[in-house]
Amino acid sequence: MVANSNSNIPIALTIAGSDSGGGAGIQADLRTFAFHCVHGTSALTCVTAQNTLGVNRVDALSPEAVVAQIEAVATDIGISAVKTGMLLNSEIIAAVAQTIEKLENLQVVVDPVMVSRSGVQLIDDEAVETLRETLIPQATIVTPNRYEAQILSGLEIRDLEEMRSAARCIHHLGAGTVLVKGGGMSGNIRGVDLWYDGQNDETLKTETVDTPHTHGTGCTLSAAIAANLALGCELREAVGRAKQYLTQALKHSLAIGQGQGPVGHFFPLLDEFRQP
Ligand SMILES: Nc1ncnc2c1ncn2[C@@H]1O[C@H](COP(=O)(O)OP(=O)(O)OP(=O)(O)O)[C@@H](O)[C@H]1O
Ligand SMILES: Cc1ncc(COP(=O)(O)O)c(N)n1
Repeated sequence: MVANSNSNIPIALTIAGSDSGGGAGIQADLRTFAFHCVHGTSALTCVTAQNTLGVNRVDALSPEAVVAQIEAVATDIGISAVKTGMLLNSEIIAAVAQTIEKLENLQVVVDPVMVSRSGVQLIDDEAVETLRETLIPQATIVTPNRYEAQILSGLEIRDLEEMRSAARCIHHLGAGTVLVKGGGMSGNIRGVDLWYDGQNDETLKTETVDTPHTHGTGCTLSAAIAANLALGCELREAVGRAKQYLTQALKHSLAIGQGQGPVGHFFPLLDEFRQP
């Protein structure tokens, strides 16, 4: 039998950390790519010992090891979209920025992972400056959460108007489009995101899902944006679709562990494979 091989499959790359608990990081990204029928490639930056209660330990890879992974993929398999997640330190960020700058026709989704929603700092202080100066200017879109947007803009964010002001400040750093995520907001703007592309701003809302199990929402959203870009969507459509996917995954989140469980990436298959 001749294999029905497919050479036209869209390909995306995630440059991120490993989450041993499987809810965020590389694990969430590759699962999200797979559920979009996008072939996922990866460059690991660090290994976290993490579960639903928090991060116990982080071990970094060398910048050279990170670059070698990106180059191995780019020079052979090819990629049309990349997302960056937890880059951990200044050296890794600078190396990633230098490497992806050389790649042509690449759409770049920067999730500036600095602080998890549970308040854990995931990147050191010097790294914030390097992110601001080297990687954000290359971003097709940058997707800070409330706390990351506060750090990047220097502004406090308590409402939609302040999300709007922060998005404008971050746009000045050189990103093409800024999406300030509202998962960390409260009341009727919890889960409302603010899009600013340098000309227009827009609030993006699906529905607020009432669940404590939100681990990995940011990783999943940025990976889904990259997947949709790899599939050929325009940026605004890619973000809209990604938000729909994320909302469904949140509605099917997993109440596992003793803390904040992860979103349920495989909701499209749940009914098919659920045990009786
Ligand atoms: N309870 C919720 N209901 C609906 N959407 C939500 C909810 N919580 C988060 N979101 C959405 O999830 C996406 C990620 O936003 P969030 O602010 O949670 O990012 P984050 O803090 O980077 O995520 P993470 O928890 O992975 O760190 C955004 O589109 C946000 O609006
Ligand atoms: C490896 C890794 N990357 C990203 C996050 C952020 O995700 P969250 O804020 O949901 O914890 C994380 N916790 N771990």
